[in-house]
Amino acid sequence: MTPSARLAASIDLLTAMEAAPRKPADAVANSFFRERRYIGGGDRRAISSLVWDVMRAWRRLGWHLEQAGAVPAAPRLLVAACLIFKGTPLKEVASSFSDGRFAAGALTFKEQDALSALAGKSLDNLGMPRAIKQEVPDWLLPKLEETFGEFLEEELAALSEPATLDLRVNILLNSRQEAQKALAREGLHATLTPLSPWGLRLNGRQPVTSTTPFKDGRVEIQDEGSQLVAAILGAAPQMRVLDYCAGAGGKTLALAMMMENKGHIAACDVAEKRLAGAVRRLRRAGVHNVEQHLLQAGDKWAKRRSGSFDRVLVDAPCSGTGTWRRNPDARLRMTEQDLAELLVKQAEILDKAAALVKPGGRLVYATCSVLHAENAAQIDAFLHRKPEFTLVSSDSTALPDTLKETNMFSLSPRQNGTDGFFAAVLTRAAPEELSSQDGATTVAAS
Ligand SMILES: C[S@@+](CC[C@H](N)C(=O)[O-])C[C@H]1O[C@@H](n2cnc3c(N)ncnc32)[C@H](O)[C@@H]1O
Repeated sequence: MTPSARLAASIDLLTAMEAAPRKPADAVANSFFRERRYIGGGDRRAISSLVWDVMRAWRRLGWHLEQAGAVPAAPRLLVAACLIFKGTPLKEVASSFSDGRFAAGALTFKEQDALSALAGKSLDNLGMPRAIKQEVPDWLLPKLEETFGEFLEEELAALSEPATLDLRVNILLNSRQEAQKALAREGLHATLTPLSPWGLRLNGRQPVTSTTPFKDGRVEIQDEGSQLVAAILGAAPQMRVLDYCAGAGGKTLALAMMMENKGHIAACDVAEKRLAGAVRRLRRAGVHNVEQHLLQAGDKWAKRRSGSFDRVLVDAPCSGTGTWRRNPDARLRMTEQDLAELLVKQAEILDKAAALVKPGGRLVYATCSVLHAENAAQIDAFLHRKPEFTLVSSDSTALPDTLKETNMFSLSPRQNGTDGFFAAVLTRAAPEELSSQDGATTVAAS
């Protein structure tokens, strides 16, 4: 492709993303390239790299263009401005916007005027409002400040860095060192993750899924933070375990490994397609003690199993604010209304899942969010609604020393090198404990 054709494709892709604001950018990009198979690998990488650069700087580019009188900033101007901030002289940028077939179309005089006002400026500007500088919606900034306080800028910067590619080694089939050697034989050099006892870490995107260890179920792609969420549940052989929001089975697989494939796991979800996505992964890992169940309205499945699970994991649907390293576009896609709806949903799910915990059993509530409202505040409200639950230290032997016996953790890329994750461990009182608590209250009150 000519440079101008690459620019034109980048602008088209950004336009497609703008037209589907609810859809994750990588999903839009996948269908965009699927419909244009003539775009080769090198061109695709160049187009994606430019588009993601624009997305990471979306609000700041828009702010500069607005100062220069270009409102609203169309994708072609955002692309041109991005190139200028990356150091390409305006003359060169203008010559890549040529007319002709498959080209981006020449810049108008008005566009050139706006772009010339950017010359010599840097992308970050002291006069920018903080939310623009941090590339987050205005409404979200106070919530992030609540979580990160004085470390806001460092935490958001770490959430903007490219993510590592973490693997969970299936220790039922091989040790971490064996998996590491097997990957090295195929040219992938992994290091041991510092926190998860099952993790290996690779730098950036690497073709893991075409390696033999992956195909044989000896390694699975899973962020180290997600591995620790599974670990904190402390599932063990012979237990009855419920993975209430199991989705495509990332944590189910880790739980099955902790249970050495012994005992029973029920993996539920409301999304049939996601549950279906787990089938092949479970087979590949040699897991055979998982029953999948699609939760539906009016379903008696949960009622019949009320109070019957030793361990219940609620890996709740959430804002995904902890995964911004992987989805830079999600920062700007989220609305206040989305968060309000999620908070209601999370509380409902937590209450339903809690009813399935055995007296004396344990419940872990987890999210890949960094927002207080979805995490500790959700737990506080739950403890008020359900006094039979209390926070308890994890009894998992798979947690690193720094997290051992904790009853709650919050992980972040800046502090832990993982995605942002939250988990809290709760236990349900046995009936005799509850009645003795009642007694104590009565005595105190009388
Ligand atoms: C964070 S994802 C789970 C990821 C999964 N545990 C994993 O490790 O791969 C949250 C899941 O909750 C599911 N979900 C949404 N509403 C639900 C509900 N009311 N009951 C149960 N699951 C629900 C979603 O379909 C989604 O798969």
